[in-house]
Amino acid sequence: MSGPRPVVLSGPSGAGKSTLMKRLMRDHEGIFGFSVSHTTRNPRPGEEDGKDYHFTTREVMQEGIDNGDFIENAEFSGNLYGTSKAAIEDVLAMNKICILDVDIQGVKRIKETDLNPIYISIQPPSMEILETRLRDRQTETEESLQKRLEAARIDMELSNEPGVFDVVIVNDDLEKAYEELKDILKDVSKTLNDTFSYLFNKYFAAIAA
Ligand SMILES: Nc1ncnc2c1ncn2[C@@H]1O[C@H](COP(=O)(O)OP(=O)(O)OP(=O)(O)O)[C@@H](O)[C@H]1O
Ligand SMILES: Nc1nc2c(ncn2[C@@H]2O[C@H](COP(=O)(O)O)[C@@H](O)[C@H]2O)c(=O)[nH]1
Repeated sequence: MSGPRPVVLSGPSGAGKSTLMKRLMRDHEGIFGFSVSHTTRNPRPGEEDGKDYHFTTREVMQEGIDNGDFIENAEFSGNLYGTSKAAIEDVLAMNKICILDVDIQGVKRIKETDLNPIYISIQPPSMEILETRLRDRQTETEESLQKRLEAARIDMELSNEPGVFDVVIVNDDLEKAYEELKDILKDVSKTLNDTFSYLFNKYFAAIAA
C-alpha cells in the first residue's frame, strides 16, 4: 500500500485510545484519517455506523473474511472485530495519515502484513484505574467488563515485551499523554517517507501559524 505511513494505536480497552485519537483528529483536521473497523458488537449510544465502526453481523463479516477482504480480524470479548483493506485504502487515498485502533491480536496480525505502521501502545496507570474508567464509561455489562479486564492483563504484559511496540504511553494525565502522542508523531515523521514528511510539515506549519 502506498501513501503516508499508518499509525497503530493499541492497548487495553478503557486505556484511552479513542479519547486521544478523537482529540488528535479534531485538533488536526485533514491530517489524520481513522480506519473504520468492522465489528459484530452492538453500537453504543452516540456511535454512528460507518464512522465509529461498520456494525455488521457475524455471518456477513465471516463471509468478508473468507473472501480475503480483511487485513486482520480478531475475536474480542465475545465479538468479532476486523480491519478491511478498503478501510485503510479509503484513508490513504485521501493522502491522510491512517490511524488504526486495534487490540493486541490485531497488532500481531498486522506485523505479518506489509502495512509497516508505527506501533503505539496506550496503557492505563494501573488495573484498578482501568477498571474504574471502564465502569464509569457505563458501556459494559459485568460479563463483558470482566472479559475486557482479563484481556487487559494479557495486553499489559505483552506491551512490555521488547520489540512489540515502538512506543508505550501511560495515559495517567490526559494532557501529558496527548502531548507525548503528538511528540512521537512529530519525531517519527523525521524518519518517514516524503509524503509523510510533507504532511507533517504542513501540520506543524499550521499549528505554528
Ligand atoms: N487520562 C484520563 N484520565 C481519566 N479518564 C480518562 C483518561 N483517558 C480516558 N479517560 C476516560 O476513560 C474512559 C475510557 O477511554 P476510551 O473510551 O478512550 O478508551 P479506549 O481505550 O478507546 O477503550 P476501547 O478500546 O474499549 O474503545 C472514557 O470514559 C474516557 O473519558
Ligand atoms: N483486532 C482488532 N481489534 C479492534 C478493531 N477495532 C477495534 N478493536 C479493538 O477492540 C477492542 C474493543 O473495542 P470497543 O470499541 O468494543 O471498546 C479495543 O481493544 C479495540 O482496540 C479491529 O479492527 N481489529
